[in-house]
Amino acid sequence: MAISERSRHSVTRRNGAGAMRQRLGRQIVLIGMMGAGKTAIGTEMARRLRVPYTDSDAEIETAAAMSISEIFARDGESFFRDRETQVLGRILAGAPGIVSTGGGAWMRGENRDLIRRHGLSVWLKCDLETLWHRVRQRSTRPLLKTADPKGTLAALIAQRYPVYAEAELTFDARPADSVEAAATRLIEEIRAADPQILEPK
Ligand SMILES: Nc1ncnc2c1ncn2[C@@H]1O[C@H](COP(=O)(O)OP(=O)(O)O)[C@@H](O)[C@H]1O
Ligand SMILES: O=C(O)C1=C[C@@H](OP(=O)(O)O)[C@@H](O)[C@H](O)C1
Ligand SMILES: [Mg+2]
Repeated sequence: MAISERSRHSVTRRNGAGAMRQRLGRQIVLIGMMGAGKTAIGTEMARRLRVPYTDSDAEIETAAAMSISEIFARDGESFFRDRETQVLGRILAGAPGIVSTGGGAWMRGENRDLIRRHGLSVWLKCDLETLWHRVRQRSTRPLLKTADPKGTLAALIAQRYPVYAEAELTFDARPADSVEAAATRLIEEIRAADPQILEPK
């Protein structure tokens, strides 16, 4: 997605009408694989709860004035990962809101420590076939530009799931749900896990 399209998306969603405005006791940080719905569900939750929404990928793109694919191609993955840690530190130190991370963010210990310090980590757990169905048509994920992208996705799952499992809350991202249904269920599960996290403002 182009930078301008992404920022416009988050700006329009940020001010959308929804249920009663909520105050968040801490950040709600969505983690998980590419295509799990961190961006889509996070945007919808923030719109509903009327709380701030930030996507670390969109912040990196805005700061660099380049797309994620362009950053990977020009500066490489390790450069991107350092920017990701910087941006997460800045976002998490700000007002509590919903934060969607990129799929690799939780894999760095420093990022996990930051997230744990500031927020509730939520793993959107999703199966390979669903993820593949969602990401196969998109060219926006540089890690999947391989000879066998589905195999790459499967290998990333094998490597990452044991680490994602360290999240405070695991959400079963069911393929049959719509984004709206998933957001409703996730808000309920977050309230159940931490009754103090959401309060009417
Ligand atoms: N139940 C669902 N949960 C999440 N995403 C869904 C769902 N159904 C369809 N989608 C679509 O799948 C895609 C998920 O991609 P995205 O939100 O960018 O994931 P991520 O940020 O985790 O990589 C979006 O295009 C979204 O509209
Ligand atoms: O899984 C990953 O390592 C990545 C996921 C992407 O974000 P999404 O998970 O939102 O697609 C983006 O940060 C980058 O392409 C790397
Ligand atoms: Mg995303």
